[in-house]
Amino acid sequence: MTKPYGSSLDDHLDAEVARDASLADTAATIRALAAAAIDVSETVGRGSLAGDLAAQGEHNSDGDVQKALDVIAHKRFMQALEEAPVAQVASEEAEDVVALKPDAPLAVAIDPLDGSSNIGVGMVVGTIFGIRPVTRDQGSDDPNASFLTPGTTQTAAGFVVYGPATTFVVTLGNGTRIFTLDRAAGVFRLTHDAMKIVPSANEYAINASNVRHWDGPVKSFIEDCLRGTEGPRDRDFNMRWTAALVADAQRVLIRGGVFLYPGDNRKGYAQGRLRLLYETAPIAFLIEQAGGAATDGQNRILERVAAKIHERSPLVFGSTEEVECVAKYYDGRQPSAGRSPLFGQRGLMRS
Ligand SMILES: O=P(O)(O)OC[C@H]1O[C@](O)(COP(=O)(O)O)[C@@H](O)[C@@H]1O
Ligand SMILES: [Mg+2]
Ligand SMILES: [Mg+2]
Repeated sequence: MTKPYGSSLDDHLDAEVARDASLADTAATIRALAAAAIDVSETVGRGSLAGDLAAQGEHNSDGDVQKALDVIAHKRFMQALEEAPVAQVASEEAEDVVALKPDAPLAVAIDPLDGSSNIGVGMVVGTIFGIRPVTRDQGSDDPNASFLTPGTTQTAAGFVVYGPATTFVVTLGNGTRIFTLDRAAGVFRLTHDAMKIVPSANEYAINASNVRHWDGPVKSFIEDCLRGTEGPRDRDFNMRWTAALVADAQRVLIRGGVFLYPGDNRKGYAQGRLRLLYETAPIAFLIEQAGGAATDGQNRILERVAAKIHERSPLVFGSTEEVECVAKYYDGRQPSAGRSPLFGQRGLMRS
């Protein structure tokens, strides 16, 4: 249900804390992140007037070249988290976990700037975060321990889209909501309440330039979508790929469909490109809270446990029936993909 010009993000966080007092620290952390997001939004909105935001610097934890805006966003969000009840941060832009307040209760995983390849061409970018309790195992001195837990331990997750509008999408485990920045007031206002992803939709998102690197199930699933009414899916599909996970996730939340970033045969891509802690687990929490599903192709993302903080994971999410359909291609229950002789012999992508 859409409620234009609704209550503010602050009002919503107050209501969540009234519902469950144990969320007070989580809510305080979200307030700090939202304030930083407004600042980053202003920088993004100035585009080239803010300088060369795509200027290349060092390599980050994953081997990607950091751009100026990656570093600006990382610094601004770290500054915000220093003021919040946060003990540890795992950021895409920091090799190791950053220790903040030693006795604070929360650990935050963050992708300060998602969609980095869009910086410099004026396209949409964002921020993704997941909040968990700190793990203080007696006898364990592993600084990563708080992050090496299933995504089900997240107390909240969210993302920001810096697009034509700046939106703050958040869940504290009680539904997923979109707040849109009222720039004049400097306030995020509720625009999409308690979202419900439609169970089925005729739209998919995948970087199709990787087709030759995909494994059989992904190739077959996409090929059958491409066959449209002439294939076993028996309906036509549309395709979208924004190169920013946040923008694709917002579209799926609003009008459904399915997003795939599978593992593939490229060197280093066996687990795809997206990182479990600060990309796939937060998105999975938001999608499930909106009635959708999120898997690595077959298994629920929220049950995956990272072995290291920058671990990657394949990601399939969106409308439940579409995500389930992808799983069928993995376990051999797909809708007769090879049924038609024409299909088998002249498959668009079969080798
Ligand atoms: O360039 P590719 O392979 O299409 O990957 C695009 C994906 O990579 C990402 O940009 C990864 O995020 P970062 O920009 O934070 O590294 C996603 O937002 C997006 O879905
Ligand atoms: Mg990212
Ligand atoms: Mg990033």
